[in-house]
Amino acid sequence: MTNPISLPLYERVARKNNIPRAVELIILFLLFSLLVYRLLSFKDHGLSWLLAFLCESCFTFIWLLTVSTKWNQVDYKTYPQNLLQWKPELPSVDMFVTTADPILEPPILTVNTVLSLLAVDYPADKLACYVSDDGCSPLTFYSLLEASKFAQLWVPFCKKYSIQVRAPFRFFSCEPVSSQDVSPQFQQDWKKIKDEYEQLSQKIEDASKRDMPCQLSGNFADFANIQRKNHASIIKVIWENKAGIANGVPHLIYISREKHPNHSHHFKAGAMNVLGRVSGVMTNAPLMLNVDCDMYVNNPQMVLHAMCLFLGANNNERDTAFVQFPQIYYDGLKDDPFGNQFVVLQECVISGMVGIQGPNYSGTGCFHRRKVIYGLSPEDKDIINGSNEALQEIFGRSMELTKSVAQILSSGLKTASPQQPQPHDLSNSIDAAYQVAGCSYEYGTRWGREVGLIYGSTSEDMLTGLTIHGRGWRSAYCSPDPPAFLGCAPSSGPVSLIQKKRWATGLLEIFFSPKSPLILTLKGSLQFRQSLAYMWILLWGLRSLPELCYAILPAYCINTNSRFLPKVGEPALQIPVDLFIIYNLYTLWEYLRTGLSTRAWWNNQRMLRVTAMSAWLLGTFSVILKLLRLSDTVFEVTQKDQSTGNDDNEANAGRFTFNKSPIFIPGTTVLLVNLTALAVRLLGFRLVASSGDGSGVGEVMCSVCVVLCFWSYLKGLFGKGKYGIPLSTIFKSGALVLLFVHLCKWTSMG
Ligand SMILES: O=c1ccn([C@@H]2O[C@H](COP(=O)(O)OP(=O)(O)O[C@H]3O[C@H](CO)[C@@H](O)[C@H](O)[C@H]3O)[C@@H](O)[C@H]2O)c(=O)[nH]1
Ligand SMILES: [Mn+2]
Repeated sequence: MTNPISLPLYERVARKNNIPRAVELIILFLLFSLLVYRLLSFKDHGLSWLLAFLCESCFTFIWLLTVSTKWNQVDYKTYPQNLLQWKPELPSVDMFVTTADPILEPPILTVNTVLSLLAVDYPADKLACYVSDDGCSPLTFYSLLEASKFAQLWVPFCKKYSIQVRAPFRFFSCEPVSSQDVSPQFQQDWKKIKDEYEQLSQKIEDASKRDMPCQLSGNFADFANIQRKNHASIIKVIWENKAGIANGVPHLIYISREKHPNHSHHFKAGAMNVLGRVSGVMTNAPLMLNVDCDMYVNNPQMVLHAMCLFLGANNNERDTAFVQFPQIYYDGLKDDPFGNQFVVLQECVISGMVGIQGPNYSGTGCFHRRKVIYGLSPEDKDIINGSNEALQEIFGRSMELTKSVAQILSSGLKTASPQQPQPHDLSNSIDAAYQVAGCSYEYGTRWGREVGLIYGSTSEDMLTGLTIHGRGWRSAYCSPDPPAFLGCAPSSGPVSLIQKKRWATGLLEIFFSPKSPLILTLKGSLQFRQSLAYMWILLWGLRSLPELCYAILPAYCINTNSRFLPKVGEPALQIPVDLFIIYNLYTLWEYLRTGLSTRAWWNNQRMLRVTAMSAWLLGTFSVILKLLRLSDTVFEVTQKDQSTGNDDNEANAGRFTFNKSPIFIPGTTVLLVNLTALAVRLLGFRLVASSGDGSGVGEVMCSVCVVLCFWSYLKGLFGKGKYGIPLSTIFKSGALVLLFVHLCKWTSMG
């Protein structure tokens, strides 16, 4: 059916960004001038000149990628109020939540995410929520079981009063305010539900303190005598919307896939593929929504917003392989001291990708077309007519699954639901679900290679999105107000750096894989500029090398009495000085434009240096080890804090913390190297006898800049407990500093 009154469901708006473009080109021009100047004056200078030239070539290349990526920034506006006449044919959605560890990811967070999903504004008979628990934890199962009882009160309550925040822990964290809320009936209901929620969280809290949350019998018998990394699948229909009531509570299904020590489980990607198959044999919705356990729904209309993009594209499926929502965090620390809120990154870089072939898939807050996840290309027709045998070869031996796959591949969004007999008894498909959740099910199939989320990177999201774009699909971006999802960002130094290390690792793994963007452009249908945008992201890890080199270059020059910058008085000095000023003012302006503070700008600039020289550097090392086949990369789950009850006092929130991890060694070394150089210079003695042409004020100022960027480390040298850098790390870095001084001597003698 076409839209009769043709009210638009969405609009694509290109941003006017001529001034930013002009400034970006000026910076690019200055970078090239600097390179040319260095080339022309090579013969008058030594090693430091060459190193500077190499680093600056890398920076220029990255800037080129940046300019190309940000060139066409585009926003989508969605109008869910215009969806009214589509109501009867809205497609169904299977919603997936992944959790992996009841300690690092407290079940109360998962419960809140699930409750917020169950309560969205969408016909409940078209929704099903599947939770994958890689922790195989009876506590998680218990929590969900209790939550499903609470949902019977919570969902009607939210819909009756059009509550905005449907994750109870957030909703009850403040008193009711809006005008309609003051009716006595509401006050009464509010109190009652609040009491119920407090009981629920108390129960979960108590259960988590016991050795076992409850007797492992009855419903829990499957959890008796199991090991977390070695157990059979457990699949439980926790709640079934049997009668298919549109304003009831959607299905809730618990899945802990089979695990075996000799079997590679592929972390989150593996979990997502099990979710895809189990939901395929149970509800088989044409759309799948995927959220991490710590990302609750903040805008109950978000499914409708996504539908505007899926349905409004005039039956042109190619434009919306998936719809990605931005990742936004709640209770973010003021001015982003750890640089992990990525506001400007999403605002400027991702919206640039939106203008090319669409945003990347970022692992959470994303709606996928099931048929795209099943490996279809926009113009594929042959796979649709595939025989049963052919389908089994691709998707595995389950008859039920192949039947459901055939149905998905041959239909669009709107026709899929009527074919699904409603009401539908989920218990009929339990056996099929167990079969497809088994850990040997994927053997000999295309799962993880061409079908489902793609294996081989700890950033499975980026790899999967890239593969989809490589087939010629486009994706869409949706950023409604209020934000659709809010998640939890790490709030300590080590956790944040370990997370970024995993990203850098995973991204670089992709760069060195057969799915590298340039290969997909040459052999597939990835657009050239989209491929450059992907490279901008995938190369984060490698950026650590020029960054590191450039950060110790000033110290090297001071030690060896040489220069890497033009002398004061030389006209060419204007180039690096202008670059420094324009670049910094420009990025600052970008922050102010986005509504952030100068402080946030400075924090992000400095954390970018710290991240590059710690997390990204170690990420690069782990990829090298993998390429040399010395070790494999692993997905280390990020620890989630519960926002309330933080034992730290306010004053220390945002203060950088350390531990014994080797991740802090490179940063500490860079800091010490520069401090030694500055001290030596101030005291006026020579570490290295040399015939250099004399380092000047420029080198000293650069060295001071590096020290400023590592200010949190400088404080860490004198801090106590978790706020201090461990002595062992300082000693190791000290040894590296000695090595560096020797290297300076050695190179300046040669
Ligand atoms: O073996 C695993 C490991 C992780 N997860 C789940 O994956 C999600 C993301 O893990 P998290 O530790 O929170 O990683 P983040 O760094 O916060 O995640 C970002 O980066 C990941 C890729 O590195 C993406 O998968 C995520 O969606 C994206 O939010 C969580 O729900 C986990 O429960 C599993 O289900 N099984
Ligand atoms: Mn996360």
